[in-house]
Amino acid sequence: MEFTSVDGERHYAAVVRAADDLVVGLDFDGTLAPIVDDPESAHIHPDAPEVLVDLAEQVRAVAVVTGRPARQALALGGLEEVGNEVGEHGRELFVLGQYGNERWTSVERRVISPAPPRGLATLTSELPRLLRRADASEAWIEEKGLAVAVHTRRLEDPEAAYDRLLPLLTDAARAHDLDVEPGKQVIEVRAHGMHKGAAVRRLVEQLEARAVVFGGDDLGDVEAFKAVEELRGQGLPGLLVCSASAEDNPLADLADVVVEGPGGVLDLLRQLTRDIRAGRV
Ligand SMILES: O=P(O)(O)OC[C@H]1O[C@H](O[C@H]2O[C@H](CO)[C@@H](O)[C@H](O)[C@H]2O)[C@H](O)[C@@H](O)[C@@H]1O
Repeated sequence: MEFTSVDGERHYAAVVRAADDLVVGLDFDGTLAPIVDDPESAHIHPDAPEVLVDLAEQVRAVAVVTGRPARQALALGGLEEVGNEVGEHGRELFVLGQYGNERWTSVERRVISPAPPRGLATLTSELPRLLRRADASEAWIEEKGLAVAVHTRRLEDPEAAYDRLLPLLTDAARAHDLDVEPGKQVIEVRAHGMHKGAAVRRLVEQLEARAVVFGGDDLGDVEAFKAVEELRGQGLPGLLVCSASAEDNPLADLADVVVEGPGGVLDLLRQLTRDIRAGRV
């Protein structure tokens, strides 16, 4: 494993030693599932279920922390089945959907979700007009219940359409007292307040965890990275993993280790599991 931060190796060794109290948070798209053109056809890497189950057996908890609605992540990831196996080992799997606004656990077995933010329905109804103004009528609109996302990936010039849409969607979000969350060829509009950093902090507090690993690939994961850095500042061991691709890698400079996409993330998690086991012998 090649570490990209000065203290990466030390951080890795510290989370291995703290395994019994370790929470591992992982983003879904781009980290556990390869990026594909059609968001509805994104599936978890075929090796991921087994890797997650093996890892969960060695740590306090594993959490998938995603911008996806929790139910969708459960379906695309086969995560109910993963949760069943994790439960057989006396551990718990968490799925924190919509940037932490939704929560499912393999013990509770139901999605807890707040009401959609005010203004979202009106903004969604305005989208066709906004898309036409940006000459991006063919952009795909993903209605997520608590948020709405506009995808440019399948347009002829995705980057140019993205650049035209971003200011329009930012203004529309502001007019409805909502936030814009930019991502890989997607612009999402959602409620204020919750983000992956808050979700990670809350989980660490609830589980009284004493160490944390977070792996992600996109801008929506930056807040989770910041949370891990803050927790490290308070003395908790932490490790930051960037899942890199040929697209933008906004986390590369912040990470302790950069790996190649979901395959690389799973190799790292396998290594982590082996090192924790070896440390117990
Ligand atoms: O937090 P994540 O698990 O990374 O979810 C973030 C968004 O991911 C999805 O979009 C991204 O993946 C698609 C499938 O690979 C890809 O086509 C798209 O370009 C990416 O932005 C998802 O559709 C969004 O709802 C998530 O918020």
